[in-house]
Amino acid sequence: MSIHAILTDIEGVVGPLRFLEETLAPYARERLGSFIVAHAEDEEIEEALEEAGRLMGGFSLRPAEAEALLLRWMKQGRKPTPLKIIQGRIWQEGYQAGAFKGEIYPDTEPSLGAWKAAGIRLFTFSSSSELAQKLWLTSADADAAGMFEGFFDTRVGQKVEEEAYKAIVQQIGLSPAEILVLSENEDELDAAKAAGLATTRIVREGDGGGRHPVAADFASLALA
Ligand SMILES: CSCCC(=O)C(=O)COP(=O)(O)O
Ligand SMILES: [Mg+2]
Repeated sequence: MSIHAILTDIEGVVGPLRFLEETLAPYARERLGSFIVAHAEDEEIEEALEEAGRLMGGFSLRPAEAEALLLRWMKQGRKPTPLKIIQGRIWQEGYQAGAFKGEIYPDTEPSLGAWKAAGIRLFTFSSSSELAQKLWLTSADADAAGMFEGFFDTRVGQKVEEEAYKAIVQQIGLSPAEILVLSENEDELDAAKAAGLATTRIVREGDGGGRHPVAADFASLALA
């Protein structure tokens, strides 16, 4: 069956892993505490903190407890939605202040453009919030965000869960095998494959091999 949509990961695939590790994550880590205090009356942040408390068994979190919890989740590499919502809002302030600009690989925008011109529908699926995704993609030198029809995040589920891909398939409205998932992470691709989607591992850094077809970058990806 031929591919009619691409669902791509962002960090490690569209742009470099080091942008999160070296720039975004430290920026959020240093500001979590003050951001929570300053945005206590902000509805979205209030809801995210309530959700964080629910995930911990129904606690109402004081600001210092919320900061400690979110820092712990970051350290553990966990990506619950409330953390990703709050990180996205902190990064928005950083982008707006000109503290950094999103970085995308040079082949990203031309490849997205070629796929789009060939009639392939383009979507993202990232652990980061929809806002964080758009900020990364639009603040780069190229406007890659404008290429995408939709942005999926952890509100549909975690990227290592088969159910998340089933929910995305429903929303896109194609059959699973017509959707190609691109990620650098084999566990994410395993979940996508279990839901019936086509997969390719993008190995921009590190070695190839593994359980899925591999491409070195977008430019060398051959679509059936
Ligand atoms: C796109 S904003 C920063 C990335 C991020 O927060 C993250 O959790 C990694 O996301 P991925 O695109 O690899 O799911
Ligand atoms: Mg990734």
